[in-house]
Amino acid sequence: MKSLKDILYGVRLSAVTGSTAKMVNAICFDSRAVGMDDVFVAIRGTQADGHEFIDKAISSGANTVVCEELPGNLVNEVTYVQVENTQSALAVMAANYYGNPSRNLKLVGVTGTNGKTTVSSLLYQLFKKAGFKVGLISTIKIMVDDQEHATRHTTPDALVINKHLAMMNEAGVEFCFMEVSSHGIAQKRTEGLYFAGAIFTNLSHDHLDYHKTFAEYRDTKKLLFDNLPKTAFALSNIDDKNGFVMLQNTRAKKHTYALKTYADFRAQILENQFSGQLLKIGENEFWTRLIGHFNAYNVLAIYAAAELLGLETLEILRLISELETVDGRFQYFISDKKITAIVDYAHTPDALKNVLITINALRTGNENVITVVGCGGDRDKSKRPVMGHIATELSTQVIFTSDNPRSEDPSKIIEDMEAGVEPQNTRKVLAIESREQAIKTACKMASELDIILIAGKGHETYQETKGTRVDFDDFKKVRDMLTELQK
Ligand SMILES: CC(=O)N[C@H]1[C@@H](OP(=O)(O)OP(=O)(O)OC[C@H]2O[C@@H](n3ccc(=O)[nH]c3=O)[C@H](O)[C@@H]2O)O[C@H](CO)[C@@H](O)[C@@H]1O[C@H](C)C(=O)N[C@@H](C)C(=O)N[C@H](CCC(=O)O)C(=O)O
Ligand SMILES: Nc1ncnc2c1ncn2[C@@H]1O[C@H](COP(=O)(O)OP(=O)(O)OP(=O)(O)O)[C@@H](O)[C@H]1O
Ligand SMILES: N[C@H](CCC[C@H](N)C(=O)O)C(=O)O
Ligand SMILES: [Mg+2]
Repeated sequence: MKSLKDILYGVRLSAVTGSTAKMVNAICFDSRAVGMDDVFVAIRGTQADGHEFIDKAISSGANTVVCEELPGNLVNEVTYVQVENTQSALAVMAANYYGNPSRNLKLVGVTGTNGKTTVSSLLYQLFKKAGFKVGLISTIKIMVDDQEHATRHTTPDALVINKHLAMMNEAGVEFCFMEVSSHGIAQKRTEGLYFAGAIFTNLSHDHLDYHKTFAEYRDTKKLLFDNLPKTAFALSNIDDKNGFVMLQNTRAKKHTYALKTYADFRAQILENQFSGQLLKIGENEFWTRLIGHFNAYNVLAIYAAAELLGLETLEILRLISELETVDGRFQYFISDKKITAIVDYAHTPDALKNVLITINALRTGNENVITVVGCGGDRDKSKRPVMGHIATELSTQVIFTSDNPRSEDPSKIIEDMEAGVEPQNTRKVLAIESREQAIKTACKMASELDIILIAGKGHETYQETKGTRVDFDDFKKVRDMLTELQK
């Protein structure tokens, strides 16, 4: 049990009815999970309004309610805490509940449309190799040093974040790298956290269903920088046209990185091939296994962050050359018949374009590029025709298929993608709803030296349709099928 008064420390209160001198068990924002003596936080969401479940939460045992609007009937013995924004209150309360664990380690947030998982996972790997105990909060997994925990979000809710940060404190973790998604910022999941630094990768088209306009999406990302403490560093990619925007209103110490323009941290690509690329930072040349122009940005970002966190230049470069690629990010397999299959998490127009440009640049002759791609259901519909357009412009053959259809009809999603295909490219397109069949067809179509790109689901090991998740792993599927076809 914890003291309610302590949990409310630093929460901006509008009014309190009842006593705060009481003990509470847990904090909960879902009435269906409330237990005896819990605090129920009522949140207005996208589907429901938590205020409607206050009675249910009380009947399940809540002794405290945190809300934006007081209910008509107040129950004796229950404490009602009124605040302006319950999501902000939840973030501060969650941090207090777990003893403000972000203050006991160096927490670095990574934001941007693409590259968050890559940059945070590589920083985790690099600091592990440097001998530290390290934490990671990412789309793929949460790591409490060597201990792996599953996650369903890129940036989990404030309770999950702080719970894991507290476990990291317990394990003696010194650095934690976490992805900060725009949904996470908009829903204040990260508000109670104390950041030692933040990194901006880039900004391009995504989530315009949720944020409505690009400006709103950009300004949401910017909030991570606006709220940094003075002691933190703010590291931004200024080759991106919004790179300086992120730094505009931050109190943190500003640093920039770029490949194309003058910046505090600069890199040059000297060579790029399938096995890796040769980069130059300052006077030092080094190899990295991560290929493609976009990965040069990711590598430069981790180099700069590692310097800002106090590691030695030569040690950083040595460790970068040892880094493994991240699961589902340009993960490839070459079959005995010399067909290359690449699985990549490109699920935005910019990512898909970057990956296909990288693949085309690595072609040495007339190899075909066969792309298998879909778009997620219940997500930004406006990116579908754009991705359809990019896939067909930059590939020899394209198979449109299902990603995670969620509640939508997969054939409608494919139609949305087809709407972006130029007339001269329609002959390149096949539509196969079943992802398994789509991958199988690509494998059958490929001949020696051809390249198959399977985009959109990367590391995901499931496919979500109408609320159910069925096991599905792009990399395993394509590897097994290519191996089978060779027999
Ligand atoms: C659109 C969105 O982000 N939704 C998130 C949001 O849910 P919501 O606003 O829809 O909640 P709601 O269903 O309207 O309910 C409102 C409140 O009433 C409560 N409630 C509801 C029903 C009930 O009986 N009792 C009750 O108390 C709910 O617990 C909630 O507190 O808050 C929930 C709790 O934190 C999240 O789990 C949920 O994520 C959904 C599942 C989701 O898919 N989110 C994705 C889009 C997301 O967040 N993605 C980003 C990454 C994106 C990227 O960068 O590419 C991420 O960080 O993962
Ligand atoms: N710096 C970058 N710039 C542009 N594209 C990138 C960059 N890094 C990675 N990508 C592309 O974007 C895809 C997703 O990368 P990653 O998973 O690192 O992004 P993310 O920001 O974590 O995505 P999410 O929002 O889903 O968490 C990669 O598979 C690759 O195709
Ligand atoms: N973080 C992203 C991941 C998209 C991955 C793609 N496979 C999909 O399911 O749409 C989102 O939730 O929008
Ligand atoms: Mg991610």
